[in-house]
Amino acid sequence: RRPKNFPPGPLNVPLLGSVFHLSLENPLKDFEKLRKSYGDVYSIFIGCKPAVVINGVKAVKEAMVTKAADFAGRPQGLFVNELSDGKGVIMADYGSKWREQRRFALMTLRNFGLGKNSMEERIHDEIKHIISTLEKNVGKTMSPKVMFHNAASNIICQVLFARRYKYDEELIKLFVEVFTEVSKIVNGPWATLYDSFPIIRNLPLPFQKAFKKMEIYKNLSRRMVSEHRETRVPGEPRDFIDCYLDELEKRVDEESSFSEEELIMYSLNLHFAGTDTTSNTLLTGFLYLMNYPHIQERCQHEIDRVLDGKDRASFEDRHNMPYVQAVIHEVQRVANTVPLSVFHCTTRDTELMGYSIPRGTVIIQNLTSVLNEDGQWKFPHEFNPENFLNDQGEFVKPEAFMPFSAGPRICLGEGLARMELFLIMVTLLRRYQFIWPKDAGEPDFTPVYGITLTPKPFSMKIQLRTPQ
Ligand code: HEM
Repeated sequence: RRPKNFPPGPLNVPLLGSVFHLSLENPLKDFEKLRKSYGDVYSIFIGCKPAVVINGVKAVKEAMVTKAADFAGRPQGLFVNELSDGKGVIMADYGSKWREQRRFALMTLRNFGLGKNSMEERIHDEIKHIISTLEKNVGKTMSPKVMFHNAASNIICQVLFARRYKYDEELIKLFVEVFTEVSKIVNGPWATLYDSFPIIRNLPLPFQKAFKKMEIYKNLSRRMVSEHRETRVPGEPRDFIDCYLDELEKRVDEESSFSEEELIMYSLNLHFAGTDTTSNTLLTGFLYLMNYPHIQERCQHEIDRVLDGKDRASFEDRHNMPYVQAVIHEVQRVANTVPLSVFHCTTRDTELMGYSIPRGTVIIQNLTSVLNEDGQWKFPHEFNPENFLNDQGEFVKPEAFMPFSAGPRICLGEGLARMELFLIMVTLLRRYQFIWPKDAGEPDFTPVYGITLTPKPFSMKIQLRTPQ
């Protein structure tokens, strides 16, 4: 039963919840249909548990920003929580542990140069490896998927473990495999069934694969932490793991949320969150730029002009590249990389758009509904950088641009992700022309659903260009 004054929604079938109203494979279209029937704030049932789906910029802002503390919790007891053993930052409930861990990560990322030169240096180092892969394929066609996943994974590895892996090493293949497979299971049909019917949780069903994959990563991460313990010099951190171990030592006598098991899950959280997101956004970017060659060319002209005489791009250059900025933001808008964000939960009895929502209700933030909302964008349903340009050709960011969500739980890696997207796209577009292969047929822009959206596999033809 829906509580009194709860948001409306489709009929709830006892025990089964709303499974008949939502495609288990990809519910995004169904969410859109339900919005048309019930409005911006409606409810569904995950098994017996009511969940509220929030759509459109107005409702999302009211919840995530105006009533931030009420909506910043994370649901507990779902498939994703079990996967992370109740540890790490992503699924930590709103409270002192989450605050302490999040503050630590933001500070550490800052100390490692986020927004300053050293993070740029790390990204440029990785770009050299992307370039050497592309260089072998000049004049040919290649699938960019593995390359971008490897690059994004390596950039986070540099931050976490102060090391990168060669693109053909077994370990990097394993990392990427774990992340890409788990990201499809987490929001997939079996995870929904796991959340809806607790009785099936111990059965040998396909969701067990995700637990096995996570165990593989945890063991690797455990090994990495013990190697760091053996080789570290206290007070002289080389990377995130060392910083965390320093902090752990400082807090040894206190009751604190810092522990080695937390660290293992934390590194998994950052590695996972930073790999599949950035790489799928890059893939979407190149898929669109090949199919909109005039947009690719206009970016290249702006890049040539601004970088004239410079050996490489710096993140600061974005201020002189309004068109490139607009294109990258438009790529993020259409990529819609994390379509339903990460589920939130109410921390107290609260209200939204006139409805009453009790404490502990699962909140599904439909970012898709914001990123293509009619009335918020000049061209909500097409790929068009004009969405981010004003009449003077200056870059502007509409308030509905929320691929990283909003409020206190906003993506912790936003700064890093934006720097990666800019430096990688600018460097590659300056050096190469990316061409949709003649024999590739019509492009299919429909992504594959999961906690992240992934473009369907495609190839690109690489041609060297001379900057003009
Ligand atoms: C284009 C790339 C990225 C996109 C689109 C993206 C998007 C998101 C979204 C939508 C959320 C959920 C926010 C919420 O619950 O309201 C999130 C959370 C998070 N992201 Fe990202 N992300 C990206 C890259 C990264 C990177 C590179 C890192 C790693 C440094 C990262 C780390 C995290 C973490 C740790 C959280 C959980 C924050 C918390 O619960 O407090 N993300 N991200």
